Amino acid sequence: MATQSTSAPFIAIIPAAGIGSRMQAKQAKQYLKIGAQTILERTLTIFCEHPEIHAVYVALHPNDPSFDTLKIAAHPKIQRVAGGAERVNSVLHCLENIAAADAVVLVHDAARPCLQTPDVDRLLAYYREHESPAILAKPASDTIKVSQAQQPRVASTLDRRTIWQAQTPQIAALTALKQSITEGLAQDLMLTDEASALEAAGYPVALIEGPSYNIKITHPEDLALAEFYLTQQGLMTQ
Ligand SMILES: Nc1ccn([C@@H]2O[C@H](COP(=O)(O)OP(=O)(O)OP(=O)(O)O)[C@@H](O)[C@H]2O)c(=O)n1
Ligand SMILES: C[C@](O)(CO)[C@H](O)COP(=O)(O)O
Repeated sequence: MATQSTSAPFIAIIPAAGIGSRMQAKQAKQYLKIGAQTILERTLTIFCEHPEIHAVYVALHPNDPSFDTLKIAAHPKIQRVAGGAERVNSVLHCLENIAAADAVVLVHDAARPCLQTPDVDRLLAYYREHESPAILAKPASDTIKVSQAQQPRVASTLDRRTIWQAQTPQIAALTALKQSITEGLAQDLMLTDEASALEAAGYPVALIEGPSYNIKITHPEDLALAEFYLTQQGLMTQ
């Protein structure tokens, strides 16, 4: 299994090319404001201000109307990349644009603005020690049902002690992730996160417990929840 030197540069990839259809807003959800800042600014700030992150690649919709209006767009760590049809294509475009072959990448959804620096630090510490992929994830707290294929009727109940809800960031060597996604797409696999591709390619992926506040803003009610968590963190600048 290929590994990376721990002196390799850490690079953040922020897929932000979605249209936010489930949010039902007039603009893409990453441009909705929580307090004085947009969701995207809050997310990018975490990585731009992190002293160990060398660069921040942000995937934007080809017709993105708003990125250049954000103050953070001029930050020296930011690199813009054209997004793709699905999240996985946006991530792959970023990987293809990174010149440093020895880079270690952290992929983090633009739509998860409540992440905190210590959460990033835990992933970096894991990678430094093990030189192997890892993701933030939250152990399931509900009982998990599997439904029958065509109707909402219970087929079985899973052992929730083995169920984790994937979050981001997800960290891996650039070469391993690029190879895994390329192979996964060629096999027509459903790749909704980086770990899905890495797992399919045979890489071990560690689960590192992520915080409840690291929500993905997906539905309208998630905005108020994010505001609550950011207020708790003292980050609700107006
Ligand atoms: N073609 C795409 C689709 C999604 N994303 C990004 O991937 C992250 C997670 O995706 P999701 O929450 O599903 O965002 P959307 O695709 O925008 O939302 P929806 O599925 O409701 O349309 C978001 O930061 C989104 O901007 C992306 O970069 N490129
Ligand atoms: C990557 C992710 O946020 C992990 O939970 C998730 O898989 C993204 O899924 P979506 O279908 O793009 O919402």
